[in-house]
Amino acid sequence: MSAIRATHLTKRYRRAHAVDDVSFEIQPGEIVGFLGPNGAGKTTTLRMLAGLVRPTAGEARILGARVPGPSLLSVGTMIEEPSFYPYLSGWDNLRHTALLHGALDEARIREVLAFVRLEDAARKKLSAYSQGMRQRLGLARALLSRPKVLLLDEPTNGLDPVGIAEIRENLREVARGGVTILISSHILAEIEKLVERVLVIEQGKLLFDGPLRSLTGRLEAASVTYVLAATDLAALRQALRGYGYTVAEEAGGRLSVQLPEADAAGLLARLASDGHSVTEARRREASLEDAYLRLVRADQRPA
Ligand SMILES: Nc1ncnc2c1ncn2[C@@H]1O[C@H](COP(=O)(O)OP(=O)(O)OP(=O)(O)O)[C@@H](O)[C@H]1O
Repeated sequence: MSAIRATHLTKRYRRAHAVDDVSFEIQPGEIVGFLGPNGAGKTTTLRMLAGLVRPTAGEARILGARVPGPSLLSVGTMIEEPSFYPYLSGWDNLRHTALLHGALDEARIREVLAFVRLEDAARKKLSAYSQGMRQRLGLARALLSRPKVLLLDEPTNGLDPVGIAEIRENLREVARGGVTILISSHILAEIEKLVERVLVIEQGKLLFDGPLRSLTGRLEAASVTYVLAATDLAALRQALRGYGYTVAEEAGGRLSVQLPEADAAGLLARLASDGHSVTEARRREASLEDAYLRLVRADQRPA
């Protein structure tokens, strides 16, 4: 039985498709990244999985049961900015959530607050919390009822690198406990270090579902970046442009070009035969940012 299953999930607002025939399946214990630019349909998909929005067509299932339904009791969510009562403390906000769920367990509140390192701020009013503290409290709230499935919409939005690393560490730990996590982001570097599988959505359509490595690999195979330096940089720049490459300036007096992997040896040979003394030629790994943007763009091109 899959932990999360979307089957032909579709949401139309008036005539626009926010989510268009999206199907995927996530197994228990997986952490999956949900990538896409702003407006791609991530939030709407997560809302449908969490039973907050009714699909126009298709269905969502959590732990085998159709959404909405009792399996939602096993779901923790953090969808968009978590909202809290500003005049209550972190502790009282969580206490309120627990009371609403009819399961007040103060030991558990203490446990989740400690887990996101908010014990010391537990008695402070929310209005005094930083954005990072709010995000961490949002995660604590999502974990309160010991969910088996976590649906997280951009949980690191607006955090500094330290805050991002902290949330990432928290999520790794949650996943080690066997919780299934679907986490959306448009900030790719964050997902890159957390997940092994990604779903890429653009304009409501699922463009990619597979291992992160294959997403980056697929694009690397088509085109890689070479960073070059030469004793005469101006001449190198002119030559590369003359060969038809788009040249980008790099730090430290270097230039970079993108080209198919198979052409790299030929380029270096041509530069040498044209009398350029290349002092450095380095292949740069495609970052997830490059990979995913190129994938999206390639798929947008008319056939
Ligand atoms: N309630 C709504 N009414 C009308 N259109 C909506 C509604 N909610 C979302 N949309 C539209 O659906 C599309 C997908 O939005 P969605 O919020 O799911 O994208 P997203 O990938 O989560 O983007 P972001 O990262 O900006 O939140 C957008 O074009 C959006 O304007």
